Amino acid sequence: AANEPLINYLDMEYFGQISIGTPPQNFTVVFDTGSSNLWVPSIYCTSKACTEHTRFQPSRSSTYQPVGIPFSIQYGTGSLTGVIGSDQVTVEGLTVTNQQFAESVSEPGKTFLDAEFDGILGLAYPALAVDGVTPVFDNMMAQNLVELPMFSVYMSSNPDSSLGGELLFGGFDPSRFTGTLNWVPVTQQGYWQIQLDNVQVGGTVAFCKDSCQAIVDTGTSLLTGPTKDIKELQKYIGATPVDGEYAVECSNLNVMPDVTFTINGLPYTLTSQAYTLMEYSDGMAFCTSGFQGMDVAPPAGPLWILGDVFIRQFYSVFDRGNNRVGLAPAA
Ligand SMILES: CCOC(=O)N[C@@H](CC(C)C)C(=O)N[C@@H](CC(C)C)C(=O)N[C@@H](CC1CCCCC1)[C@@H](O)[C@@H](O)CC(C)C
Repeated sequence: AANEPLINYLDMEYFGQISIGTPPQNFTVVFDTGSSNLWVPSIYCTSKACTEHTRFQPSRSSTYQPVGIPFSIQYGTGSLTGVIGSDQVTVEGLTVTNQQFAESVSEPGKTFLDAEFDGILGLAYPALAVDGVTPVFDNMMAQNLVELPMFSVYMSSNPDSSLGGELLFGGFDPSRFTGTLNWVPVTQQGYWQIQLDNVQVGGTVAFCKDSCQAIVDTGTSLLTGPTKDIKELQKYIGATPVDGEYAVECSNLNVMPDVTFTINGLPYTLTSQAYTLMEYSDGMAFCTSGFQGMDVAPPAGPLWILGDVFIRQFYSVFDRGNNRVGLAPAA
């Protein structure tokens, strides 16, 4: 199994190293279970977001093959256009050959401008892949690079650990969780989509009363839900809008209610320490809510997005062999 260490940037972004081409060109990417394409900036891209990051130079790679299909992708935050190429991609010692990926030609806006990463490596199902490009993990399985058809994600909580996180290809790491993994069936093979039975605040069902759908998304910083529900939830926890964010009193953490996600009959509880983020500026602690309103349009939505706020608490195993997600309290 290949153990890819991740860097944790402010509990908002987790990223790691990959290399593309011969000789290898190194990139920092977000491993995103909410999308299915790999892209990196290309030397042809003159956007500031590209010139401020590492750019791929096809002419410098002896294993590069042009494909030339135009590419464009839209995330919840951020979008880009580019062109498809093919080369070998190495992730923590695993070398995938003939991997098609996008070389960005334009990265508008500011999502990627001041990002700590160069590109994105999508780990969702092929159904979501723009231009029908085979995703990296699908090629890893097809090329027998992984013992088991699954990968696992551990995300640390800043600043209490040296290791920011861990992405393990080909299995899971028992040292990263306590108790046993509980397996949850994937309801739709696009995102890593599962069913939520309900959402409770302080032990009382408050949202998603007759079950709803959610995705487990490493590429989403917070935990999002339909804007109507999140607006109410912010009130329940005593969060108030302060210039674009929802702030809470750090001194109230010990009286704020638990928020529990019932999944496959089991409770996944987030305490206020888990669902808030603590930022420090000039010695002052500033606490914000880790819940964010986001309406995913039908037919894909409505969806709750169990992002990094959730994954930090629950080690997540993404099992393509059995189309199921394994969850257990993170160690
Ligand atoms: C305070 C709010 O923080 C963020 O909005 N953080 C961004 C990531 C940050 C690195 C810029 C975020 O969570 N973006 C989500 C959208 C958010 C409003 C829910 C997103 O687009 N995540 C991407 C991957 C991101 C894209 C931006 C770059 C980093 C990877 C992908 O997982 C989604 O397209 C999935 C879809 C169902 C929403």
